[in-house]
Amino acid sequence: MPKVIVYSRVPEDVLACLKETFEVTYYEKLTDDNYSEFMKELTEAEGVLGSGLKVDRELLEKAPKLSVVCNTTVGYDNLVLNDLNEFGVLATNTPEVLDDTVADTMMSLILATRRRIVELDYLVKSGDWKASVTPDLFGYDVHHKKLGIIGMGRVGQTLAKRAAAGFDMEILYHNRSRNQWAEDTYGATYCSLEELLNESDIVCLLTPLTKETRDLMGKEQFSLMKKDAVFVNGSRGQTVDEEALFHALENGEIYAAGLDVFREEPVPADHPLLKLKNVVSLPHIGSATLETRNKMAKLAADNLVATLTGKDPLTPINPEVRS
Ligand SMILES: NC(=O)C1=CN([C@@H]2O[C@H](COP(=O)(O)OP(=O)(O)OC[C@H]3O[C@@H](n4cnc5c(N)ncnc54)[C@H](OP(=O)(O)O)[C@@H]3O)[C@@H](O)[C@H]2O)C=CC1
Ligand SMILES: O=CC(=O)O
Repeated sequence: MPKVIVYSRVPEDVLACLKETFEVTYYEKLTDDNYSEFMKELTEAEGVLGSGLKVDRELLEKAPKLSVVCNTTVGYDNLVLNDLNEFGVLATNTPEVLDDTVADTMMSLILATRRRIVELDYLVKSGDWKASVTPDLFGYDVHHKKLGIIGMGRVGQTLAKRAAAGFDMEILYHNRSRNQWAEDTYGATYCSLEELLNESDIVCLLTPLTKETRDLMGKEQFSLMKKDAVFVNGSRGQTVDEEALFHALENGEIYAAGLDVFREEPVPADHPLLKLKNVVSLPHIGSATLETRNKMAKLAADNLVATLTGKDPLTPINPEVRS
């Protein structure tokens, strides 16, 4: 039986399925305590499955039998693809099964920031609700506003659907290439990044983390946004200059921010952004519902089984390594 390592939590039925085909070493998560044992197991493993492990030349040199890396995430910035290609290692990810759940999370951050939901929840619970709220506590509408989506891909489109159909919002988007389908289906308008930042009431960042998108949002970009606009980040923390975001929020250059991702995760409790009332922070839970996380684990497991039993993987990232 081929040896594989599962290094993130997967549901019991998925684990049981994998054990029918493989000799499985299972870690619910990698920690300082089990990392050296994991590295030892890696010398014999033909496949690994999980989320977040950095796979580069250094790791691949220690994994001579490895032929597949199955991410339980759609994002794959943890993989150095050139190195995987050079070592002939296939990678897979989990697209589509999480789109609705992540779009729901983005919508909840949009609503929470525009309508000050978390701040006002705190006001009620702390006993400070003494009279009808005055204009200083009013938020801004979401419906009929302009939503600017940077990264109109699978998740972006799913968010656009909610925004256009449910909230009568006008959709602007920015990609490197046009998304005709989103234009035809949701009436989305393509624009440059600068135009999008200038015009949107809500800016939602949903690109992958790449060399091009690292630090995409900095001082200059925040300065282009409207004073009453909110910024929502569902991509990766490294796409944003957090110091610039902090200053934009503190100086009233933008109204609020909803952040599912941070440069350092878990974000340190003393991070300046967490001190601001106009920041709604989440612990990277875009896809974190039981149903969706189970689907992601199942898809990753199906990819692992297919690849190591000579079939085609369902969702390969670098299929060219097999040809
Ligand atoms: N917070 C969370 O829990 C989650 C986060 N994510 C993040 O969201 C990302 C997107 O996921 P998904 O929608 O499935 O991916 P897709 O590949 O379907 O969409 C990505 C979009 O980003 C655009 N894009 C890529 N590079 C750039 C660039 N330099 N400038 C502008 N646009 C760019 C692409 O268009 P084009 O190629 O034309 O530029 C594409 O439309 C993931 O990679 C991940 O980082 C995803 C799921 C959950
Ligand atoms: O961040 C989550 C992902 O699936 O990518």
